[in-house]
Amino acid sequence: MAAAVHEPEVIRDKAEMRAWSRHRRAEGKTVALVPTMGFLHEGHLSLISAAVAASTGPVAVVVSIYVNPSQFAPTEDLATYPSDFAGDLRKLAATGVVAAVFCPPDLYVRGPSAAGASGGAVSCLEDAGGHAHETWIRVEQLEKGLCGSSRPVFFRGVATVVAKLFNVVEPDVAVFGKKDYQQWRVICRMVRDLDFAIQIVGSEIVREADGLAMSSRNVNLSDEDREKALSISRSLMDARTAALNGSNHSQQIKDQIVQTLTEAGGQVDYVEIVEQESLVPVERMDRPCVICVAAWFGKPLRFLRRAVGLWAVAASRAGRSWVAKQSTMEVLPIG
Ligand SMILES: Nc1ncnc2c1ncn2[C@@H]1O[C@H](COP(=O)(O)OP(=O)(O)OP(=O)(O)O)[C@@H](O)[C@H]1O
Ligand SMILES: CC(C)(CO)[C@@H](O)C(=O)[O-]
Ligand code: BAL
Repeated sequence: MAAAVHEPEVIRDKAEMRAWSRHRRAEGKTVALVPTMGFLHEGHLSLISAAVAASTGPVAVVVSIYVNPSQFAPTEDLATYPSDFAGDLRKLAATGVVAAVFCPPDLYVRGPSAAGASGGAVSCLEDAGGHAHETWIRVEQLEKGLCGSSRPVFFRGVATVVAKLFNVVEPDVAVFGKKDYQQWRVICRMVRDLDFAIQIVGSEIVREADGLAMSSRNVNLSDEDREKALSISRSLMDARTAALNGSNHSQQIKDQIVQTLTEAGGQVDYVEIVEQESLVPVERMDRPCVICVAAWFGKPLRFLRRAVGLWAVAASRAGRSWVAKQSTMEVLPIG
C-alpha cells in the first residue's frame, strides 16, 4: 500500500530548525536526519526508510537539502550542480514520513573580504581564500587518499558542514549512503572523536535495474556515456565474485578493474581495495574490505565559473567532465 502523502514543513532558519527539533524530542520523538544536496532519487529515499528503521518509537525525520560550497574546489561543479526543489518536495511528501525539510539559504558566515572579492556572492568558500570561514574539522587520516586525493577540500568541507547540521538539527540518528563510502567513514570517525551523541547509520547502495549506482549527477550522462559507466558496477561485481572464489591478490583484482573501466572509455580516478573501517589499502583480501572505484565518463565540458569575482573560463579538471562516478563493493572474503 502506498504511503499517505504528508507535506513536510519547510524550515530555512537555523534557530527555527533547532527549536523544532527540541519540540519533537520533548514530545518523545526520535529525531532522525538525512543530509542531502537535493535533486533527490530513490537512493536518497532509501536513506529515509533506513532512518525510520533505525529509530525506536515515534520518529521525526528531517531531510536537509543544502549544496555545501565548502566541499567544492574552485575547479569543481558547484555552479552546475543539479537542483529541483519543487520536485524534491513532491518526492519527500510522497514518502509520507518526512516531517521537515531543512533548506538554509546559507550555513556560512561570509567575511568582508569574501563579499568584497566576489560582489557578495561567493561561489565557493575556497574562492574567498579562506577568509569567509576559518573553523574547519579535519579527519586527518581518513580524509587522505581515495576521493581525498583528487578533491583536496572535499572532506574538510563535508565534515565541517555535517557538524554544523548536527549542531543545528541535534538529531539522535543520522543516515549516510555507502555509495560515498569514505564520506560515511569520515563522519563515523568525526562523531566518535568529537563525542557527538548521534547514531550514524550507513545505508546500502541503491542501484538502477542494470547495476548503475543512483546518483544525482547521473542526469549529466548522455545515453552513450551512461552505458559506458555501467563498467563500474560490472567490474565491481566481477571483482567481488573473483574474491569470493578465492582470488585474493588485490593488485590483480585492481588491474582487472582498471582494464575494464579504461576499455569502456572511462578515465580512472582511483581503484583501491581497503580495509572497511581504517580505509588502509590491503595487499590481500583476507579480511573485511571494500573495493572503491571512481572514474569519469562523458565528454570534456567547458563551463563558466565565477571565481573570486572574475568570470573565468575553466576547462574542467584535466579536460574531464564532472560526470564522476563513484561506487563501492563490500567484500567479506571466506577463510
Ligand atoms: N545510490 C545511492 N544509494 C544509497 N545512498 C545514496 C545513493 N546516492 C546517494 N546516496 C547518499 O545520499 C546522501 C546525499 O547524497 P547527495 O545528495 O550528494 O546525492 P548523490 O546522488 O550522492 O550526488 P552525487 O551525484 O553528487 O554524488 C549521501 O549520504 C549519499 O551517500
Ligand atoms: C553529506 C553531504 C550532504 C554534506 O554536504 C554531502 O556530501 C552529500 O550529499 O553526500
Ligand atoms: N555525495 C557526494 C557529494 C559531492 O560529490 O560533493
